[in-house]
Amino acid sequence: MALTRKKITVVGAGFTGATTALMLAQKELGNVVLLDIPQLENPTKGKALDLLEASPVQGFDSQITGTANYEDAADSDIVIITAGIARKPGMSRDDLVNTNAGIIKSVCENVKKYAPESIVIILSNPVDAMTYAAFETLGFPKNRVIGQSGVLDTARYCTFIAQELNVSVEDVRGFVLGGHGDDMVPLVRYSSVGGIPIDTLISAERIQEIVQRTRVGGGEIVNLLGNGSAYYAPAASLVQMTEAILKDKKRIIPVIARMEGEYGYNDIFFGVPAVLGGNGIEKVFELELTVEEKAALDKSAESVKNVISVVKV
Ligand SMILES: NC(=O)C1=CN([C@@H]2O[C@H](COP(=O)(O)OP(=O)(O)OC[C@H]3O[C@@H](n4cnc5c(N)ncnc54)[C@H](O)[C@@H]3O)[C@@H](O)[C@H]2O)C=CC1
Ligand SMILES: O=C([O-])CC(=O)C(=O)O
Repeated sequence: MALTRKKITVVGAGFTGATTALMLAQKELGNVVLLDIPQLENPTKGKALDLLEASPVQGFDSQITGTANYEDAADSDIVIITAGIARKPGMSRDDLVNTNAGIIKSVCENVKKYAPESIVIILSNPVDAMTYAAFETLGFPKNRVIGQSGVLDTARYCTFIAQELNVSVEDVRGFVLGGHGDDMVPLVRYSSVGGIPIDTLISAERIQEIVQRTRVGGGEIVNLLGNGSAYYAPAASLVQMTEAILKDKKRIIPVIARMEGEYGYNDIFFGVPAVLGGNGIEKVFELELTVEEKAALDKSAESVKNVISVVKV
């Protein structure tokens, strides 16, 4: 029996796309196709070749190719979409909606044509609305259209908790629900270090500061970088999701999923904890929430609904 490597296409060869390609290859999750617009065909080929030339040094055998032609993405197992513009200081993610919705729709027309069986992961912002737009264009079942926000937001939250307590990040557990905006909902009650609830170790006031820093974590990086947004932690997040799917790990991680009644929401894409495995989103967990937590989640859902209404028009 001939075994073949998985094929992963990354659309958008900018900061997040190129970094994701490198991390995917370093983990040998499959062969990577890096795809950008025709005007950037040569730079995209150049980036892919440069990445590939790291392989003898780092000892990975994944292939990485650059292209502007969707035929090279044919029959991909996973398509990761990072295409679009990023925000600059002073902008919100929602300011990107009109430009990026057009880009997502045109990318997804091609994905639908060339990789109809793929599982699609969307990164482009505003990501809840872009995942909605992708779902509408692709016409794929909802388990195969997934947005990335919760892995990254949770990673920021866990980083800050580990720093606060001066403990290993490996022992921090927690997650962030809701939309990928400044009213996302880090769930303190479900957060622990080494199994110990964080509210027994950190004062309520400091926890609120950590929650607030998490909510504006993307903006903190945007302000520091000055001309673009985060890409290392976003790429690592995409790779964790891809690995969970390709290895059928059935990991429980927060992802942006289509809501069909879960938490009382319908016809929106929203960050919730889910089982991620070989079939994409295999199950969504509905957690019991306090009145305050549900009110915070409702506020976030309202913001997401407003941005999605722009995409629907
Ligand atoms: N959901 C999340 O957690 C995160 C989302 N993002 C978002 O990801 C997107 C990409 O960010 P970066 O990589 O930093 O931006 P970037 O500007 O470095 O790269 C974007 C790339 O997309 C390409 N592109 C534009 N239109 C395209 C099309 N029609 N087909 C193929 N490629 C196309 C551009 O040529 C460019 O190379 C932004 O919208 C950003 O806001 C970034 C980080 C985290
Ligand atoms: O903040 C941005 O614009 C990019 C992003 O979504 C993040 O880093 O969380």
